Amino acid sequence: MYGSDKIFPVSWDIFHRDARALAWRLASIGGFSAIVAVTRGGLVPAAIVARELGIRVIETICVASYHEETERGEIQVLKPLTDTILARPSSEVLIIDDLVDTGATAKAVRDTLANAHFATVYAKPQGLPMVDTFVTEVSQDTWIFFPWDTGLSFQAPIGAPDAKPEGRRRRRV
Ligand SMILES: O=P(O)(O)OC[C@H]1O[C@H](OP(=O)(O)OP(=O)(O)O)[C@H](O)[C@@H]1O
Ligand SMILES: Nc1nc2[nH]cnc2c(=O)[nH]1
Ligand SMILES: [Mg+2]
Repeated sequence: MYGSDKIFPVSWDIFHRDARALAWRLASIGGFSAIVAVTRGGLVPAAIVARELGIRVIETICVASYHEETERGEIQVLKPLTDTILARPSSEVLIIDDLVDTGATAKAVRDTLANAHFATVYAKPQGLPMVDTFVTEVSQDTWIFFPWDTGLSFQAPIGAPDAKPEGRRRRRV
C-alpha cells in the first residue's frame, strides 16, 4: 500500500540488473515470439527483456489501477490488445509488468490473454499466484519506488525517522 513504513528504493542500475535477471530466467524457458508490456510500469522491463531475448514484436495493453495517492481505483483497460497479438498462439506471448502487488492488474490482463506467460521483476505475496516468473519478492507492506518516480534526496535513518538533513539543521542555528 502507498504510504507503507517499509520502502524498497530501486535505482536505474539495480532495475537494469534485475530486469536482466528476469531475462535470464525467461531465456531458460524459451519459446516466446512476442511481448506485451503492461503500461506504464511494464514498458521499461519489456524493453530490456526484448533486447536480451531478441524479440521485436512488442505490444502494449494499457491498464491503470492506482488513481489516488493512497487509494486503489478500479482496474481500467484503457487500450486492449490488438489482433497482432490475439492471432498468435498465446503460449508464445510474454506479458511483462514491473511488479505484482494485489495481483488485480495481472488478473485483468490474464483475463484477456489466457495461457500467456506473465512475468514481473518484483512481486508481493498476494500477487504471486498471478505470476509465472519473477525475480525478487518483497513483503506486502513494502512500497517499491522505481527510478522513474524518484530522485536523490535525504533519507532519515531507520532508527531516527524524524531526523532532518544536517544542512537544514545548521541553517536554523
Ligand atoms: O497487482 P496490483 O495491485 O494490480 O498492482 C500492480 C500494478 O500497479 C502498478 O501500475 P499502476 O496501475 O499504478 O500504473 P502505472 O504502471 O502506469 O504506474 C504496477 O505497475 C502494476 O501494473
Ligand atoms: N511504484 C509502485 N507502484 C505500485 N503499485 C502497486 N504496488 C506498487 C508499489 O509497491 N510501488
Ligand atoms: Mg502498472
